[in-house]
Amino acid sequence: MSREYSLERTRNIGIIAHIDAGKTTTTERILFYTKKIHRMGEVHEGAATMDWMVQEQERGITITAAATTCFWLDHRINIIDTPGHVDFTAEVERSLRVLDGGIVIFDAVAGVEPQSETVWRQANKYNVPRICFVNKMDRVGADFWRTIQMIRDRLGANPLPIQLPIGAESDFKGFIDLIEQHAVIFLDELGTRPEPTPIPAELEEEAKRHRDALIERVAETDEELTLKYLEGEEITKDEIRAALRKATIAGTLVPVLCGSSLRNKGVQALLDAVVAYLPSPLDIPPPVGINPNTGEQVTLTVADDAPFSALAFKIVSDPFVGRLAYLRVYSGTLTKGSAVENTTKGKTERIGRLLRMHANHREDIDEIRAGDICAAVGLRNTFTGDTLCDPQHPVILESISFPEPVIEIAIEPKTRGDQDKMTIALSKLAEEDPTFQVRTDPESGQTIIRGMGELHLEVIVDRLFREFKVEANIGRPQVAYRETITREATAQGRYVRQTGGRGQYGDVWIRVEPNPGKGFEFVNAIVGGVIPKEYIKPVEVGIRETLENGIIAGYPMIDVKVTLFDGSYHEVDSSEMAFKTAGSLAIKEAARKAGPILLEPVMLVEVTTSEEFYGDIIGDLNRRRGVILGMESRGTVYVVRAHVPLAEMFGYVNDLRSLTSGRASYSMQFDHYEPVPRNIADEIIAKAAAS
Ligand SMILES: Nc1nc2c(ncn2[C@@H]2O[C@H](COP(=O)(O)OP(=O)(O)OP(=O)(O)O)[C@@H](O)[C@H]2O)c(=O)[nH]1
Repeated sequence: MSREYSLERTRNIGIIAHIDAGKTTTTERILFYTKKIHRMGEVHEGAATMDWMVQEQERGITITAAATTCFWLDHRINIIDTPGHVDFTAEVERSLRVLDGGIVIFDAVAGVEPQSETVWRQANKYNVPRICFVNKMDRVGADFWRTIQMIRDRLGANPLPIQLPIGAESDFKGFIDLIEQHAVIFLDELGTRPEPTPIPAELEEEAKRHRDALIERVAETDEELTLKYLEGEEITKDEIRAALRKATIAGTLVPVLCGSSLRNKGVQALLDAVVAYLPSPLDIPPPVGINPNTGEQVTLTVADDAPFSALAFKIVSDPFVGRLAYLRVYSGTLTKGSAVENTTKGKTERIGRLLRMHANHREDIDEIRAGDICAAVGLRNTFTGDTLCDPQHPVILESISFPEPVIEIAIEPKTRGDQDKMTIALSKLAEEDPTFQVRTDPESGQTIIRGMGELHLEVIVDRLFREFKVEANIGRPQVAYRETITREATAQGRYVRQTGGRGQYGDVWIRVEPNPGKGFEFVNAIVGGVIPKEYIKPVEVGIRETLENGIIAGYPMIDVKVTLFDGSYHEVDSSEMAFKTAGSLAIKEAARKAGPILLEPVMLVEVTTSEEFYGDIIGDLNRRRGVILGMESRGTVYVVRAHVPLAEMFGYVNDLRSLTSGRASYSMQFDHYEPVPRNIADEIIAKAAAS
């Protein structure tokens, strides 16, 4: 079977944006114009096709990434939906990892918002080529040029407008295509694509100025064009497009378009730009993996007849088909019914069905080829970030990294039956979402769930109630603190029980040191066999488990380097168990001596307000132990940016509302960890000791 769309004609893209910038609306319009759906679902009516989960419809936000296929100008475009809310960073990370290119949507009034900055930085990390869409040009206060300036200043990018808006706010009519040199004016609200018209006379001069600038900046990126430009030769449209495509893929230029998705303006041109400027799977550097048997680097060949390899980027338990694993195929061809190797887990998996996902239906397919995206049914041991490949050509691709959760709540099932249901449900949910963690408090036996923010946990609890029918009492959200140490210390851990029969004997000496930003590290420095080899691992396990449960207040202790340097054993009485316990005793003692402290998550908070509330908001943030980073005016509103400990931000929605009579809004995201001030830390530790 030959392929329906060549690799050159394939695009794997994501639409990334700050919450409410219009991602869902734009996706809806794209699906409409590409003829996949026939009725436009408006977000505010809760009918949007991509937002299929009940919670998403109720909250009007997009939570789960759904991969959707559509067609434009004889190209296959796979769209991976990514959420705009930072509480769902895992979704963004996993999507960026498998995308080839992205559309970044901005609200023309708000411009670059903090979450756009986060996502932009994430996209930089994965070298994702981007085009920008300045949406909501019809809104009061819309400003195309201010948004472009913010893209330059805030994101450090090199934005290049390829369109010029005609009018703004309620007068927004369309745009001038600076490359084609024509105007596109949208006459009616829901029409088909309007025919281009000549550039209006009053805009001719401005259009010429911007076109000249565009040609100069595009020419600069290409040696041949630079020469032509300097010699005053004409540069053709095709040459501009080809050079701009190269520069976009290299990330040196970012084409910027404008429009209003809600008013059906500019979305077709955006699709044209996806095809013209965003890369095909062949345009990006071929993925590199490691052969798990030899440790050698393997560079994949992006072709149908190469050995098969794919990355699982999302696991969903679907009520109808069961466990779905979304796959990005990098090389080779995968057929339904075949056996593949999960090299990350070292297990063989059989592919049941292969599904191509559309916004509102799924299509069974027989095979999936290099560069494409699909969902597979029947994989039992595959999780987000795992590599699947041809068993004859083993390879492990780089996995996906996820941030640590910052917030937690206790959850108590009402009955024994609920307890059983809850255990199953939570493990399923944790399987779908790598930033969601479940643990049992070793002292109280309580179940604690951890996530990225209040909204994240709310959505999970909601699913627990509705989908899994668990009845439970939910505690108040609490900060997920961390513990760490501040200096070096050594300690002995001795576990000896020798009364009658076979005893227990484990004895270790360890040194601990702060290991900032590098997590847990274990070094075995035992020489001369003072501890036999088989007991080393149990020591490490004992230490690791004890750190997980915390030393001073029950929070995980992070960034500790442990060196095992001495100890002793007993010919008869030593056991793995005894050494594990000795390790645990040693780390408790060593960590206590090493100046242990509590760390708290500090958030980046951005409050948008009008001038009159400015002073009150700053005063209030100061009282919350906030550090004001800056203030600026954006159009008619003022924006205050501050670092504030998460512990001081609970209930901020309501406090801000009463402070400003509902005339301010804010966004918040995790920024970094900082030591908790002494007096507050003492309280937390005392409370933990009492519980
Ligand atoms: N005026 C105006 N409003 C728009 C436009 N596009 C979207 N909106 C509105 O903006 C709001 C947010 O749009 P969404 O499409 O849900 O935004 P989103 O980025 O998908 O938001 P999340 O799904 O929550 O991440 C909705 O009320 C839309 O109707 C536009 O071009 N102009």
